Amino acid sequence: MPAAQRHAHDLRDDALTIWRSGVEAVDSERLVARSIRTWKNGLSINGTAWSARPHSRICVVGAGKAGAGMAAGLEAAVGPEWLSRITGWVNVPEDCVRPLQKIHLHGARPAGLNEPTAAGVTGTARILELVSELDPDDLCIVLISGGGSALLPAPLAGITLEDKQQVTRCLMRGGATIEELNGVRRALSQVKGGGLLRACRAGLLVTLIFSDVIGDPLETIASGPTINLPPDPKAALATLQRFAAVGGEAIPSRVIKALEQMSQQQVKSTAPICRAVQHVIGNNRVAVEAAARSAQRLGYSLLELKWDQPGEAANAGRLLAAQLMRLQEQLAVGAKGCVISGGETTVQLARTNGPQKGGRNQELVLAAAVEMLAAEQLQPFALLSGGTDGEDGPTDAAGAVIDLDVLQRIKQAQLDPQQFLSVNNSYPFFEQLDALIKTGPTHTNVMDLRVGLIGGEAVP
Ligand SMILES: O=C(O)C(=O)CO
Repeated sequence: MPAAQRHAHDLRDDALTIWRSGVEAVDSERLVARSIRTWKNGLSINGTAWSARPHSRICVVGAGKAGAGMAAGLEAAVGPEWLSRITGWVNVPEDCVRPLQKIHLHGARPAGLNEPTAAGVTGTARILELVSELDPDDLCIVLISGGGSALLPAPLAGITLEDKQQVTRCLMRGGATIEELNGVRRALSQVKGGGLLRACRAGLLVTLIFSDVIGDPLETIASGPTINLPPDPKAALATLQRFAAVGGEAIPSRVIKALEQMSQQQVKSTAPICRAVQHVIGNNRVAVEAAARSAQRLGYSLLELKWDQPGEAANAGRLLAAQLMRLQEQLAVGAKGCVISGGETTVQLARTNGPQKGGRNQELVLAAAVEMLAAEQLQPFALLSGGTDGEDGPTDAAGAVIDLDVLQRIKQAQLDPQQFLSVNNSYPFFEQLDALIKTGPTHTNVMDLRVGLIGGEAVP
């Protein structure tokens, strides 16, 4: 392999190493285990202490893509004496289910389908039952992570699961923000917006959270099942009507009726019975900073470091490509630089006839590929974007990566990335180039992590 090509390959490997370091820094099993301390008559969870009585029980419930790792970390940290007091049930994607000692992992939806299902409804009913059977001497630990909204469905009376699926699809297809989506979900749920907390009869409820929302707003992460917040049916209705008008989709009449009825009633806020404490133990910043340290260890100087970045996926891809090209101009000959950022972008889907497949990370890299192909002269580079949960959109890939080698293959195959971009068809594009990143479930979820590297020798 010629030296320049070998070097380009090194950058791609480095980009993957750096991305993985970021994901490992938010490993759910390790971070939960680290937050638990036990002693003879009590334990503390991220500093919140609880004293047990001889008959006290510990109930562990939750939902989210990081649920399996969080539950396993908790079991490992408490040890056999405390395990005997534990019962637990956590709703997770089907491909995360595995046997644990005391906590049941319940497959609440198929992998890659970010929608509420009947299995999710059954699991949520079980969770509500478990927490309602506790008493003031008991402790409830709630494990929450992104993806929890779809994994924890409990439709309001009068609304069906199909209604909720339709509403979710309408908002997602329209490119609703997570705040908009979860505002609607809270209004239509018995468990979200504090429903789980209000159902709980324990003396203390501690929530451990992996945040996959910009700024870590607790009421939005998994729609805040332990954050006591009265629903806002008027705002929910307005959001739904706006997106239904854009997408031309109908809102189920039962949903409209339920929201109108709620708007007319005085929504009383019900005070929870148990004391509630929340701890965010993993977020995007932790992953981005760990990735940056990894890049620096590999000899890259840092141009920019940002976390919690929102925006439109293709725009973010163009920006990252432009940053890399600017960096190439600034670097001394032979030096290597990097741009690391994180956050979550959105994709406004084009109206197309055929089935299209992709995710926001793949879309971002595809838009960057268009820019990099148009560049006059490029040093070796690698540009990677991946979801820390290992699931980019409804696909089995976490994201995609490009480098000089991939650009070369695009040219050889005479592919037009702009054409794939215009119909949001990033997955087939990268699949044929062998440029997808596939990790399977990572058992964590702190949004996305992007790594741009450039430098070394100029390519003739
Ligand atoms: O609500 C969800 O499930 C999300 O992924 C955001 O936390």
